[in-house]
Amino acid sequence: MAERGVVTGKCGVAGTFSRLREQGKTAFIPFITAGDPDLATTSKALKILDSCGSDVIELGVPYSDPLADGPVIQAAASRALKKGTTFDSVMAMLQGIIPELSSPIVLFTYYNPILKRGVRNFMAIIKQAGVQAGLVVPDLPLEETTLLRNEAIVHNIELVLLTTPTTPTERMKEIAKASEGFVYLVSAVGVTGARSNVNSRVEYLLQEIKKVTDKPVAVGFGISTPEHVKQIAGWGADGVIIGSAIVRQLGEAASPEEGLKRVEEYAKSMKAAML
Ligand SMILES: O=P(O)(O)OC[C@@H](O)[C@@H](O)c1c[nH]c2ccccc12
Repeated sequence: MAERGVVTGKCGVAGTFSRLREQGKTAFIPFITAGDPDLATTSKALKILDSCGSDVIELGVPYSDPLADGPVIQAAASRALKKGTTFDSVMAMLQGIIPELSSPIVLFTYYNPILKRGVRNFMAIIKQAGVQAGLVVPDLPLEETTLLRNEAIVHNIELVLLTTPTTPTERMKEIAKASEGFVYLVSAVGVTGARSNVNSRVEYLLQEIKKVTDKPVAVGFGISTPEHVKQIAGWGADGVIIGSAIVRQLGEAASPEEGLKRVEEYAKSMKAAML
């Protein structure tokens, strides 16, 4: 496996986490689905999330078979696909907005769009679009990540890997070792979607991961209230990831403008809980 050089420049994910660690801060990491309700609104939502103090922003490429996603993000993906959102149109939108953002983008895509383009070509495309930072491929098992990881390193893209509450310790260690940028600790068994309580095992899982790596660990799945955020930050997480609860603000709104307003209000309330 190729060794990872230090990610230089202001916009790397690892660089963002080390800056926050020096400040004793926890990263606020929202997720939205590109193209829901449309790409122009996504572009504005990215700007709003950035100005509300997001430290890293996860952007999902809509896919027809999002097996790891719950109903909220599945519905967002199908709305985006119905609107004609494609991987290429997401890249074109990103190329336009990334120069205006201070927080790095972590692109979420299932493996199929990568397979279709070929790993090397895919990495060159996202690099060209200005995705200077991270990539998450939720349906890619650790055993298949070597080629992707090596190509990502060549293009200075940080391939973030996920560990779950049921991942055996040995495998969690391998995932933590191979993950770039940060380790994504999935807090709950099952698919994405807001839960009423945070899995109390997260405190123990965070300790276990931090025994085997000093890489930042961000927690996601089910987080939707300021209390959840405070609890997870209090357990020592380096980042808190919120997806469905933000995607819903756009999805349930009567208009894109109202959705953007709801995103702004919600993001500000969650960011305030982290300060
Ligand atoms: O939606 P939630 O429960 O807040 O979880 C974050 C999640 O949406 C985001 O990180 C994500 C979106 N799609 C995924 C697929 C797999 C793992 C994680 C994700």
